[in-house]
Amino acid sequence: MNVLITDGIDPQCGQILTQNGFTVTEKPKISKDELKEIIGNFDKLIVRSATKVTAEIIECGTKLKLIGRAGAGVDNIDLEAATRNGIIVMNTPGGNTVSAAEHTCAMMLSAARRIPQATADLKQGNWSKTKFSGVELEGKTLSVIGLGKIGREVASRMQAFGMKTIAYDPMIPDEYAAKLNIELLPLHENFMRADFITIHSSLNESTRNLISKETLDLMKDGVIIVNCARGGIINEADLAEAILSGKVSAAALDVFETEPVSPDNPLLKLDQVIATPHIAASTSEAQEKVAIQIADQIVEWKQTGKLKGAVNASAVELAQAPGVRSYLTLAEKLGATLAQMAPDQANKMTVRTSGEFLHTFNEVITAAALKGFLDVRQSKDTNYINAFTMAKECGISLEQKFEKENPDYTNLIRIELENGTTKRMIGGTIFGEKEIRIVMIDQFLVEFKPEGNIIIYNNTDKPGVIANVTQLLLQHNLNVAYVALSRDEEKNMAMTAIVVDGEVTPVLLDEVRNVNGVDVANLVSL
Ligand SMILES: NC(=O)c1ccc[n+]([C@@H]2O[C@H](COP(=O)([O-])OP(=O)(O)OC[C@H]3O[C@@H](n4cnc5c(N)ncnc54)[C@H](O)[C@@H]3O)[C@@H](O)[C@H]2O)c1
Ligand SMILES: O=C(O)[C@H](O)COP(=O)(O)O
Repeated sequence: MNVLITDGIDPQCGQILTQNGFTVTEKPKISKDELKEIIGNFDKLIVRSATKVTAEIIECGTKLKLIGRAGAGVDNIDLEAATRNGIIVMNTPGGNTVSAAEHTCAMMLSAARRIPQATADLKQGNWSKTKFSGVELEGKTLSVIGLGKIGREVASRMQAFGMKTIAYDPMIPDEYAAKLNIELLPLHENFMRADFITIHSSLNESTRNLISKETLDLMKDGVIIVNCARGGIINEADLAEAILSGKVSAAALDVFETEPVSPDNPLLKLDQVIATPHIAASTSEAQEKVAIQIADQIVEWKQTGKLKGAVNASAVELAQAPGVRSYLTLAEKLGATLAQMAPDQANKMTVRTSGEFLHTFNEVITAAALKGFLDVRQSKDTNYINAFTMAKECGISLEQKFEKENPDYTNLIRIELENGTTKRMIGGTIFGEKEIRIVMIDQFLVEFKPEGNIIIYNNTDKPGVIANVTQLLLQHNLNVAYVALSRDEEKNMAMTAIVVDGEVTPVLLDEVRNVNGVDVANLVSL
């Protein structure tokens, strides 16, 4: 319930959180060192883009459960470190879209008509009517790189100026773009055909240095480039060179590789460059919206468990769907059972789900199976956010398989674990709404509730084994609560799961292992 808010976030964020029982500390201009020192006291951190939430800060945030971004870009947050530590990262999609789009349009118009330069010149007492001749937008081709929320808003506004809009976005289907009157083209064609280029993608490995000497060379002479997305997408040294050579006639930049940008940055020395200090989202409307949105999302998460705006927790979001809870408990129990039965040094887990209902939930079921498994096998806290990273760190590769239907069960989850030489499998289902049952172990069909202390053993199928095992239980004064028996089709091997009331000591387990005919015996405690 302890929230730290850094950066200049609208006060309504803190007010909403306080009204809902959170203890809020606001430190708008916190230094890296102070943040490192105090972050350990907070379980939630809310930032804009100024605070760099590095892996080092995250490691110091030992109580952190959530990092909220009042805005869109999360590139100032080390997502990998947050995910590894099981911390939810959430942003506020859409909250500042209109402001960022309007700023982009303003920058494009300003660059085309050289408005900032003309203003500065006029204020110096000049009246230079011929010096500030510009270009029209009408009839020109605008390329939108990244046709997400902001890209689309910019395109529709610039269409009103009579611009032809083309775009590149690997995630957007042609038909969708066509409905917006935008032609999707390969990246190089965008560069070759555009008179204006505006960047609206996120900063990721595919977009870092997207505008560089190589791509600038493809562009039309005199192209105008606008970047209100992220620094780092444009290689600044290459852009400066292209401006000096005349290839690029103007650039309008709101974002920079390093922020705050150094006054010595060569781009700021060029008359053809107009620039703003990362203010595309700085309107009262956008700042109110993102502040209220992030606070509401956190309150809703606390009050109802519903997660909105999370960027690294799709499994957590899926876990809230109606009807899935029992399957997650089942998957966790299957994972925990397997962890106590399967060989050490397991290096591969296969999660198979069957049945229409489970199809959508493959990912979260796998996360649950991993959580169950890892909670037994290692000491670090595992949750649905970090389960995949933890598995990777433990050297476990994952395979997820889905089959539409199973002849015997409407919905079935099976988990296999192997270490190269040995493979073990366990399967379970839900009867009715929430009756959890284990229904198969390796080649044996069984049926028992995964609860309490269970001795599970394989033996050669011959008389006397079960009698000898129950005799041992009697000697240890242990009551049998339930027995599930099964044998393979060839009648060679049998499998027994005995649920007992009370503790099973290592001595008893060893004695079971020594019973004539018993092959493998494990104690599973759930
Ligand atoms: N300057 C500011 O103040 C300000 C304000 C808001 C957002 N932003 C930035 O603007 C950008 C867009 O924000 P949004 O809210 O529209 O996000 P969004 O997620 O809605 O859109 C981003 C789009 O980029 C696309 N994309 C990803 N990789 C790509 C690639 N290699 N090439 C082309 N497109 C690619 C995605 O498919 C997506 O459609 C982000 O970088 C965000 O951080 C800046
Ligand atoms: O990604 C964003 O939302 C923008 O870059 C805005 O950043 P800011 O909140 O630091 O203005």
